[in-house]
Amino acid sequence: MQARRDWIAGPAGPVHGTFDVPGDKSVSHRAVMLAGIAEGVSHVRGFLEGEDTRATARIMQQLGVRMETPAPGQRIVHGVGLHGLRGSDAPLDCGNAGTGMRLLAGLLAGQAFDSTLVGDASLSRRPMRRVSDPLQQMGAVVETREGGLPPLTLRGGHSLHGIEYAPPMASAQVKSAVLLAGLYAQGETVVREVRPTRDYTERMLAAFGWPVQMEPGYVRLRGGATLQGGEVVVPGDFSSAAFPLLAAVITPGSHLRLRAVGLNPRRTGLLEVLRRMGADITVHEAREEAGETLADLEIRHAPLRGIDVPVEHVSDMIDEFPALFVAAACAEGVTRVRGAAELRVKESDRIDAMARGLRTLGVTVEETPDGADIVGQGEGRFGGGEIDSHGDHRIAMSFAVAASRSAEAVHILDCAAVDTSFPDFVAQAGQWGLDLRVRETR
Ligand SMILES: O=C(O)C1=C[C@@H](OP(=O)(O)O)[C@@H](O)[C@H](O)C1
Ligand SMILES: C=C(OP(=O)(O)O)C(=O)O
Repeated sequence: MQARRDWIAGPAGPVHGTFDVPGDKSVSHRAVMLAGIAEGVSHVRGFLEGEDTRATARIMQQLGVRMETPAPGQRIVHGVGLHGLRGSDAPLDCGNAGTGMRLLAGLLAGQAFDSTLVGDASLSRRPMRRVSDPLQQMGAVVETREGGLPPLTLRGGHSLHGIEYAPPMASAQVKSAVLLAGLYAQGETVVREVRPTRDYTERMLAAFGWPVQMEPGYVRLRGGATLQGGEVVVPGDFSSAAFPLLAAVITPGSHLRLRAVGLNPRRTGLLEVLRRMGADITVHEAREEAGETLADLEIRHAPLRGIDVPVEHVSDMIDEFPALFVAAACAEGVTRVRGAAELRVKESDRIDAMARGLRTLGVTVEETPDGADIVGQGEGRFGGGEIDSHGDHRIAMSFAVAASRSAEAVHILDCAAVDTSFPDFVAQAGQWGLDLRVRETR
């Protein structure tokens, strides 16, 4: 049996110093996919060496794309062109990655060969009808397990046609799946969104030379053009930066600087919300690199107050709610989250996992179907106890940071999934000033 990795997180003092964060997961997935079907050679720098993005790189190799790793965080991708992928008899293993599976479904829907996408236990519970429905409307033949769950089989040799699609939920993964299928479709593919979501797919397509028309919440492209490989510079992942940022926000005496963090406006909802709560965060040296805004973030501890999180920020901070719940628990007054039902279908049910974990630490949390009310306890300390991360990287990292404000040790179970997005988390957390130890159990 494989060892299970738990963490023991202790109370900690202020966090200090200047740090880099890992490469952006969303951009890394897209970089190896698009470079793989581009013409010519692409150089990807800042690639996230996490399990999710490595799984995507491995799948592109399995489909016939040659890839070199001259150094960690770099990939040289020898593109095979739009129609150069080769089918694989073996299943394509996306691991824990919803992004990998849903985007690859779009990319593979219009190929001449069959593909089967599989995932781990967590991914195998996540809904795939949100991509199989629009892909079928485009003419693809997609099979799922009962209930619209993975594995996902895409039958080859069916020609696709463009559609105009309005996803029923705010989802960059659904938008991206439809757009990637649209590359292989006859005619025009249009995606209209109720709320704009991260726009990396459309921007990277344009950067690789594919004609794309975009406005916030609206993307239009036609099939049959070509992609030209080039340089991709991956920014630091704001969602990973959220954890040291949270540690500095909630721990008295902290003063931290995070370098070269990607500040795509569709990702930084947490910054707006924490500032409204009273957090002291300054953006320095904002600069454009390869079409993305990067900046250094300087964070000092300041007392927080509870707020009603504006619904329009929800999709711009969709992966940051576990961190926000911890900040809310450290605020004076109640924080209300609504309009965030998507959290229930991430790597775990993140509303339930955070509510249970915070209650273990002595915090009052009321769940609603699409959010929660978190009763903050101001500058007081949490209790200790045992918390199940449900194998969800963001739940594990949020409680590792929360423990810095506890009075006793917090045991966090099942933390190995942190390798999907932040493989060096334990070592880095020690450098920030957290007290975090690993315990392998059988
Ligand atoms: O497109 C992407 O890279 C992502 C989109 C979001 O998912 P949804 O599209 O399901 O909201 C996010 O939660 C995920 O971590 C990454
Ligand atoms: C939801 C996430 O990722 P994915 O959907 O790719 O599994 C995440 O990283 O928080």
